[in-house]
Amino acid sequence: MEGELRLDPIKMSPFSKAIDKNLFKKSFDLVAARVLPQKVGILNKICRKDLLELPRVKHVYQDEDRKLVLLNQKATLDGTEGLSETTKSFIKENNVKLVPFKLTVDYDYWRAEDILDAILPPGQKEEHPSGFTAVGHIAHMNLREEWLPYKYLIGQVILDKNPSIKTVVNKTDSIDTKYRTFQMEVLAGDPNFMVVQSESNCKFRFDFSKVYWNSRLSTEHDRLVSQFQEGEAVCDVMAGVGPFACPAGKKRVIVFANDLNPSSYESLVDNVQINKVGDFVKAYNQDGRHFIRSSAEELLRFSKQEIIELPPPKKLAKGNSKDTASSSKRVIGIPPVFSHYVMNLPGSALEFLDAFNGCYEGKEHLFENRSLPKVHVHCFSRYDPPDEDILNRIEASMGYRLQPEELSLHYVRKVAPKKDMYCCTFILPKSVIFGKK
Ligand SMILES: C[S@@+](CC[C@H](N)C(=O)[O-])C[C@H]1O[C@@H](n2cnc3c(N)ncnc32)[C@H](O)[C@@H]1O
Repeated sequence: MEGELRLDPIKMSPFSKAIDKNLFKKSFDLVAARVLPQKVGILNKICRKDLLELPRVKHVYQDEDRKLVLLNQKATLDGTEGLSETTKSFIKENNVKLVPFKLTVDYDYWRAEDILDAILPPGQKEEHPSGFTAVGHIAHMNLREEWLPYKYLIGQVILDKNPSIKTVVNKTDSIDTKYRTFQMEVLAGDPNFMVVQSESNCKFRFDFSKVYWNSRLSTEHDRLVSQFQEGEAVCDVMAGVGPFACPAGKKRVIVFANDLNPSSYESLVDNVQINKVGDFVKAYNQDGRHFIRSSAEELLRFSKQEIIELPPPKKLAKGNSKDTASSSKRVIGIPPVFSHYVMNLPGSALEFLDAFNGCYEGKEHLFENRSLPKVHVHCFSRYDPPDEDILNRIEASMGYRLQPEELSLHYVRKVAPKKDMYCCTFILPKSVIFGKK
C-alpha cells in the first residue's frame, strides 16, 4: 500500500441494485510515534520523509495527553526498519515510544475509481467507467456493453461520490431522432430531468430528456457568439434551448431564435426570460427551412421599431432624477437584414441551404451599405480533408459552387472514430439570395 491504500477485489453480484457499503471497511496496521503535543512540530520537521503521507488521511491523532504521529507503512514497531537514520536518531535521543496503530477507512474514504476497480471484473480495469458528462445535477453516462450488467452499481457509485450529482442516467440509444434527443435510463438517484445549467455567463433551464443539450459545444457557442457585434441581427435557425441566442442577446445582438421541437421552444422562451434578454431575442417554433424564408420578412417589419434600453432600476434610484434616466437610456436600431445565420443541426443542416434561394429576392437595396449575410452551418464529414466533400454537398443543396477560398472550415470536435463535426462559414452569394425563389 505504498503511496496509497488499495482495495482488494470485492465480489458483488452483477445486476444487484444496491452496494453493500460494509464490504469497503478496511483496516491497516501501522506504527505511530507517541509524543508530547509540543514535540509534534519538530518531529514533523525532522522526520518528514518517514511520516505517513496518504491522500485524504490525516497523520496526527490525539491519544489522551499525547499525540500519535503515523509513520510510513514500512516502519516496524521496534523502529529498526523502514526509517531513515535521522528519524532513528530522533526517536532514540527523544525517547520516543513507537506504538501500533490501526487505521480504519470505510466506503466514504474510497474514490469512485477505487470502488469500481474492486467490484468490476478483472481484465478491463484500465477503462473503468467512472467518466460522465454533467448537465446540471444529472450525470450522463454512455456505458459500453460489457459494463451494462453492473450499470446500477456504477450509477450508485457515481451518485455517492459526486455531491453535486442527484441523478445518474445512461444513454440507451444513439441520437438520431428528429429533435436530436435520446432515450435514457435512470441508474441511480431521483428521476428528475429538469436541470439548470450554466454556460457563457447565462443560465439554461430545460428538461434533459426532451431537448438537445451538449456541454461539449460550449467552446463552439462562445466562438460564434464572439463574432457577433452589438446591433447586428442573427438568425439562429436550429436554436435549441438558446446557447447561442441568450449569450448573443446579452451582447445586445438581435437574435431571431427558432427550434422545431416544442419542448426546446418552451425552454428557449423560458431562458430568454431567465437571462433577461427579451428585448433582443425573439423565439419561434417553426421548421428551419420555412423559418429561413419567413424570418427575412419578419426582421424587415421588426426593423421599423427600435430597442430602448433603460438603465437598471438601481441606477435610476441612485441618480434620483428623470434627466439622468433619459440621458442614460440607450436607443439601439434594428437592422433590416441578418448579418449571420447559425445552423447547428450537423446531421442535415446542409440540406436546408436551398431555402436561401431567393430569400432576399427584389431586396438588393437593403444591402446597399451592408455586407451580405454570413452562414455558419454545422455538418459532419467522414473525409480527411473534408473540403471537397463539403463543397459538393453545399452545391448539391444550394445550387451554387463556392470556390474553395470562399469557404472557411472550422473543426469543432470528433463525434465518432470516422466522423468529425465542422462549422462551415461562407458569405451567401448574391445570385443565391437575390435570385428566384
Ligand atoms: C444539434 S441541436 C443544436 C441546438 C443548439 N443550437 C445547440 O447548439 O445546442 C439541433 C436542434 O435542431 C432542432 N431541429 C431539428 N430539426 C429541425 C428543423 N427541421 N427545424 C428547426 N429546428 C430543428 C432540434 O430540435 C435541436 O434542438
